[in-house]
Amino acid sequence: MTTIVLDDVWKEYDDRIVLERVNLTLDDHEFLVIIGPSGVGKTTLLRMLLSQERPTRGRILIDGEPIAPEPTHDRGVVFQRYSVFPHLTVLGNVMRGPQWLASPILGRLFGAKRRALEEQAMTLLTRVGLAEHASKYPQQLSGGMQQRLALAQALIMKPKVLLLDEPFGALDPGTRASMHTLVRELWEENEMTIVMVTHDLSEAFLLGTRVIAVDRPRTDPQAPERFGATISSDFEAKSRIVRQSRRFEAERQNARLQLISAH
Ligand SMILES: Nc1ncnc2c1ncn2[C@@H]1O[C@H](COP(=O)(O)OP(=O)(O)OP(=O)(O)O)[C@@H](O)[C@H]1O
Repeated sequence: MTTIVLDDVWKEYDDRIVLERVNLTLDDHEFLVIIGPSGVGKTTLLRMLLSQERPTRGRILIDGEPIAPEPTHDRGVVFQRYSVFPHLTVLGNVMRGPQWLASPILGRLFGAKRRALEEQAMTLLTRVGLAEHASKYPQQLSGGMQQRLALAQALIMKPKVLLLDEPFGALDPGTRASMHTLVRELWEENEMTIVMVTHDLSEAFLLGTRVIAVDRPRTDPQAPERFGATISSDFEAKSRIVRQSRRFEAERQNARLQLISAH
């Protein structure tokens, strides 16, 4: 069970308000997609959920507790690029996180523990279709394969929350489509909440159980930094049965059309 609450969250850099009055309650096992214009604060929101940034006002609660002040292993992240370590093999990349967690000084496990971890990592690599590439280095992989590796690297830590920042943005359409299927399946198989940022509206509505748009409701041409962005549209989460029903599909289509015309 993982619930996330953003309670009147603001983010300011000096005099500049980037985000203001962000209120959001996320149920367990949600797939939230954040959309919005460039520079509006989507990544900043994601970085606050990762504790790479702190709200300047308001609070973020995970399972009712204030979010940890530093990044923790139960919150994984995949960026558009460069999430993997170039000097480690595919298998080494997947084993790295658990090894550092179990052995913070050496960053290495030995004997039976290492073998057990290797087995676990290979199972995950098989799941993302990279088992036969386990001994290669990331630069020997295509962009899509590197993103599958980044997913495996995040998933081995069994995150409660997986944050995805435009993870498919650099991929060609065919690879993107196969990544959509994979990430949706991985989300269904694992007990985790996903929060994803994308610029692609069709991707947002295809993958998300809930889609929010972030935008600036007020602007002051004399002082563009005076007002921040907030949640401007919110398509509520639906239970899986309702989600699969025809009625919901029709509503979703309508909502999508409204959103497209609003942007
Ligand atoms: N550390 C920082 N110091 C000052 N300003 C920052 C900092 N980090 C982000 N910003 C500003 O906050 C605003 C929001 O940035 P952010 O990257 O969150 O936007 P975004 O919606 O993810 O944009 P994009 O879609 O282009 O990736 C930007 O104007 C950016 O310049």
